[in-house]
Amino acid sequence: MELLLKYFPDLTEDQIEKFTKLEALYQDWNLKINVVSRKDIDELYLRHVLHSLAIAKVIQFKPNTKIMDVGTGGGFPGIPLAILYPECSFHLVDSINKKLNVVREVVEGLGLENVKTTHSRVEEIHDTYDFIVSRAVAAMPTFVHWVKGKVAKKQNHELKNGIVYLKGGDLAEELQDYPKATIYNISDFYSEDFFETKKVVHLPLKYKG
Ligand SMILES: C[S@@+](CC[C@H](N)C(=O)[O-])C[C@H]1O[C@@H](n2cnc3c(N)ncnc32)[C@H](O)[C@@H]1O
Repeated sequence: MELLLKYFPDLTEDQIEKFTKLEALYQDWNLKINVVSRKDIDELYLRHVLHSLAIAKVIQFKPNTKIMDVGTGGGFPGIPLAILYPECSFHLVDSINKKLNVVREVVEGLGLENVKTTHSRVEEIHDTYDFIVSRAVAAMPTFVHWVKGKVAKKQNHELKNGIVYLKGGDLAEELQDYPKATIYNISDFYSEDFFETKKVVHLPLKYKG
């Protein structure tokens, strides 16, 4: 929790309680259904929670923002963001139901009312969102193809509606066809070694484009 408060000092009591509860919930569910690797669960706050929240260092979602987390797996980045932004709605989608079962248990255990889960490939989702977040799911060209037409037209943020993706390493080649992409180094926000090569990529997407 200290780690989170170091970078998010304004958390409310309710948010602190939820973030604290997360560890026990994941530990418990991970024993039954292995969704997070052993090493990662020991460093849940660093590798999953803080990493997910790097998106919040790039964009502060306004109330009522509609966000989809594609390929959420065990709930990242969707769950930590849903705790941080209780007034926004989050749709967590994954093609593997087993993982979503853990997410559902965590959502219930925390009493998170702003999270909806759907077992589906994202290609089959037909709705629009202000932002589509993700981590470790597909290379950008595939991902863009999947989410085309799922971005809402009305802009409410300084950062244009579109994709906000957590990525690692050298992205020059992967992003060469996306001149509008902006890369943010997470190491500019967090000092831990784990984040040295990690980035947040923002790619604006046109409505129905
Ligand atoms: C490596 S895991 C990442 C999970 C999570 N985002 C994280 O960072 O911990 C990739 C996830 O994407 C999901 N996935 C892959 N292709 C998908 C698709 N087309 N639609 C929905 N989910 C997909 C997989 O089922 C898997 O849970």
